[in-house]
Amino acid sequence: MSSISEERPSVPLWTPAEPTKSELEYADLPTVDLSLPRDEFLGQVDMVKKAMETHGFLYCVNHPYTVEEMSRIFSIADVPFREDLVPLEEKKKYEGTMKVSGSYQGYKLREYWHIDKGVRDQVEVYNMNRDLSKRAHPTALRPLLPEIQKFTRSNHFEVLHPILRLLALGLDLPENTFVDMHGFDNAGETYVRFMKYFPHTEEDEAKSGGVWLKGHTDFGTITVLYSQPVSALQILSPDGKWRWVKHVENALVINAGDAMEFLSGGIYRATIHRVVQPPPDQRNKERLGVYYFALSDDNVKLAPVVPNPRERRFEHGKEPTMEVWRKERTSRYGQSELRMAPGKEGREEEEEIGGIVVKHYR
Ligand SMILES: O=C(O)CCC(=O)C(=O)O
Ligand SMILES: [Fe+2]
Repeated sequence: MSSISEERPSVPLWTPAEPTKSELEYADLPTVDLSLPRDEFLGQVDMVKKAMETHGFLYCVNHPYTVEEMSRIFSIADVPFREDLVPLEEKKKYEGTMKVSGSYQGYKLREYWHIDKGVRDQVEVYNMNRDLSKRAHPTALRPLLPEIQKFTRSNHFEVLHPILRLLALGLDLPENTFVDMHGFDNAGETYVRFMKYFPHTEEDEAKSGGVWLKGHTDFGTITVLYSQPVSALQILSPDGKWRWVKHVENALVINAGDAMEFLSGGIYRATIHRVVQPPPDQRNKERLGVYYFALSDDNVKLAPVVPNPRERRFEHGKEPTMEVWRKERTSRYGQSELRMAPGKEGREEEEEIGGIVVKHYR
């Protein structure tokens, strides 16, 4: 007789697409091994520092979830997007209130964001605060919450915190400097995010130049992305060229966001990245993503923690807290009127938030 704890609610199996066979120009990113013994793990500090100073992106391998466990997580991630499990009417009940609350919990339904020339996004997002009890979830997701909560904790303690230790040591700071700003039980809005991209029409692809999500920086500290086979993510390299991020089986892609750039005094870069139409052999495939979007605790002031900041983005003493920054960024994203960046007509747009110019790229 099997015990109750072994029984897991059944969910339809998500079958990922085959990796692309197209020859793409990939970014050359270093890899951190999360499973090394402490001394060897900490020996990766210089590599991480260099990656975050240049690309702002890296891979992590040997995270706690096996390929089979990740297959289960991706199947769970598909649940909130399946019409047969959560009908549109129910999705609307759980829609986020980004514009008014500045909080990103709940659904972002398709066509909420403006991309370019009237083209709107075709991506559905379901965001959950790391404390899943903060908001009610659609009926089909409820039996799966214990598994999602476990996944959240694993991301926080076994991926985010180890990376934050390397980042602090890379700045010659005590190793828990950033860990202490990311308490699991403190007030804050770190998210587990599921995202499903649907193909655009030919007409929209032509108008937007194949861009699905405009070039942007993430507004939090660290973003963890579970690598999946549909190629579409590109990063803007220091030489000004867009390069693809290659899918690596069961690896994580990690990048720094605005808040980490501010805290590190500009030493770690919030790298610009975008999502574009996949290569021809993967067109018309749905692209399902799983992410952990980390933000520091709400009360953290986004002021440099290093004695000699490379750049200071806010006037000394006028730095916003994480809460203020995330709310402003969330309520405006994909909704606000952007102006063309002077001298960069057609390629860069910008807006000003708290005296800081936030850029959006075509
Ligand atoms: O889907 C991806 O690969 C990246 C998504 C992303 O950049 C974002 O949601 O901020
Ligand atoms: Fe992003």
